[in-house]
Amino acid sequence: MLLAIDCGNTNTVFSIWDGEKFLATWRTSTEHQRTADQYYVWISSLMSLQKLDVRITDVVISSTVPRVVFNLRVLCNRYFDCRPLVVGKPECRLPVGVRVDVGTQVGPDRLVNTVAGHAFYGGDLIVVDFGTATTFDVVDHDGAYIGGVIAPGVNLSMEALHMAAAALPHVDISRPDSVIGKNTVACMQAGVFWGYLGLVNGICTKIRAEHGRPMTVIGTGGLAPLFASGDAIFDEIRDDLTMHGLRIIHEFNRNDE
Ligand SMILES: Nc1ncnc2c1ncn2[C@@H]1O[C@H](COP(=O)(O)OP(=O)(O)OP(=O)(O)O)[C@@H](O)[C@H]1O
Ligand SMILES: CC(C)(CO)[C@@H](O)C(=O)NCCC(=O)O
Ligand SMILES: [K+]
Repeated sequence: MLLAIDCGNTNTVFSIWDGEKFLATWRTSTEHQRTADQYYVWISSLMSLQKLDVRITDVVISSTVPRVVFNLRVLCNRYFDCRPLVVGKPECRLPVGVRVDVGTQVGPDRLVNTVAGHAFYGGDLIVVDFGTATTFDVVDHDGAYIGGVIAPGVNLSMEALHMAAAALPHVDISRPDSVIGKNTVACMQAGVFWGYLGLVNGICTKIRAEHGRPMTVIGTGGLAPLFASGDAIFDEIRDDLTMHGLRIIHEFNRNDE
């Protein structure tokens, strides 16, 4: 059984793949101090709560936080008796090309999204991932990652307003009906929601023009559905894109051995 781990700057998601489907998915905050033993207590109790009596034999990891990989490796060695495949490490091969400036360390989450995007939707894609940052990954006709855009994440932008301005409260993002806010919270929500929708649409339009071929836009990450309700900016929404990318990369490396 394969355990796929996606470590973002805010949250870490664990998912178990049985060869055909994901049996369970669990989320925890990303903390580099967490030890292998702590991870194991957490995951093994969730497995028994869901009566998942399976043996993990393989692990694949994508981490945008390099420091957490150490303890995850210990988790794999100590409790699952395996060496994890870590995306971005030289020993982990990718089924797609990467055409960027020499020396660029592309975020592994973006490579994983590219692989899954290509597997599900072919080529000439824009994958928009709403995580800590909002990333746009441009996938060429042959599936290669050829660059993209990194913008501040939605929750980060909201939090920055609150942190920097004494009179602005902590507000959760939501879709306001009007753009003219009649109170502080409504004004902030309008700024972030409609501002962000403009950002996503504007960037996709510019990418399309620069790429010069028709492109499919795929939305993923926790907030993708919220923005999809604004205007039809996405052709597809897939919240499990990263997890599928991880298991596809794992399959590719296993077949390649
Ligand atoms: N309406 C909403 N308002 C605020 N947050 C939301 C809403 N809907 C979903 N989310 C958030 O989206 C997040 C899930 O997004 P995702 O896993 O893509 O990114 P993340 O965990 O925030 O970032 P990263 O992957 O970079 O760690 C959850 O933390 C959830 O709190
Ligand atoms: C942009 C983030 C933070 C998004 O998770 C991650 O992909 C990352 O740390 N990337 C490294 C820089 C790059 O992708 O070019
Ligand atoms: K993510």
